[in-house]
Amino acid sequence: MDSQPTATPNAAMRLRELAFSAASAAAVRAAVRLGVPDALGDTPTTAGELAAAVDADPQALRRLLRALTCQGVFAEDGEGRFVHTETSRLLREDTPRSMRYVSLWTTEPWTWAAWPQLDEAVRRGGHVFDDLFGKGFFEYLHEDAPESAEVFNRAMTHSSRQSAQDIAEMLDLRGVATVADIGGGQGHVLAGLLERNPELRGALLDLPDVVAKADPRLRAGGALASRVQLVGGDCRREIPVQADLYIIKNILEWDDRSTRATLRNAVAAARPGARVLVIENLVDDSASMPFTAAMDLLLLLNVGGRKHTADSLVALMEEAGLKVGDVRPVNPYLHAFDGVVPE
Ligand SMILES: C[S@@+](CC[C@H](N)C(=O)[O-])C[C@H]1O[C@@H](n2cnc3c(N)ncnc32)[C@H](O)[C@@H]1O
Repeated sequence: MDSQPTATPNAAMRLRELAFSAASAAAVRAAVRLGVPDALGDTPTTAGELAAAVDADPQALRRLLRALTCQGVFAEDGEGRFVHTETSRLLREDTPRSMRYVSLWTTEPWTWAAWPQLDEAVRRGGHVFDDLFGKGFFEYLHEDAPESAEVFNRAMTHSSRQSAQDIAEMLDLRGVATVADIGGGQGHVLAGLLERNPELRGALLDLPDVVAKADPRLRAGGALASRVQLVGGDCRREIPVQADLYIIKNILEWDDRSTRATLRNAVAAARPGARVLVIENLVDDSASMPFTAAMDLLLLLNVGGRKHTADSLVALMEEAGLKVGDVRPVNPYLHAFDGVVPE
């Protein structure tokens, strides 16, 4: 007799849903690309009215909305009309803490090509991106997928905007005259700090294409331009910037070799006593763990990278020669690691 317990219907259904979760991701992406969250305002609206507004087939849009409402994205009011939920509202472009570009970013076309290779990435313990696309991830993004690069930059900008305020509130800038944001994207965190601290000067280092599209406040003619140095470069090769405080936020997620090189370059550039503040999502932070663990796998696929535990990040910082002090939460999903270059 078979002594194995049979799976409960709940477990089987849970697994069905898990295995089918690509459909949920695709549905969120489709709604955003069609413009449904922006087309739906505060008035309950039928699928037919929404279909007319976004130029879609009414029956097919009804089906898309059904798939989303059962996940809590949009709701139906009982009379066949749709309304926003807190979740669907976050997909609007004009929502202050909009998740529109983050949702697009995590479902970009290259992700759908890479996920089926996850078993191979786990087997080899490294990325599969170069084999799939014939070049490195960021190279591909900037040379072959400008639309994806734009989505990436906007996703980073949106999440930076959200965290910029939290960082500005948390950071103690006593004794800091210059701050350098390494891999600082379009410079939202830096702009936030400069706006808040009129005496502060700053530098933004990122890849040349990214720096060229920096926040207009930082570029020539912008309100903060006179206090900013924009540096296009590769922080794995060199960090040619002098500062009292180096911020390295959501960068040390690639392969450990790149992380080691970046930290080493920061330590080489910095004067003794300068601070190196690393800010990351942690894979052992339980509140944001399902999201960070998923991002950890995406990083394995595309750049052979990873999200860190608190211990693994501290170990890499110490190996680079930093003295690591406080590790503090910045907000519910980010932690700051305070490093100092020894005197
Ligand atoms: C995940 S984003 C983080 C951006 C920003 N620090 C933030 O937290 O919003 C990674 C950034 O690293 C930049 N980057 C990638 N490779 C780089 C390199 N070799 N040197 C400098 N920046 C790089 C990307 O252009 C991108 O802006």
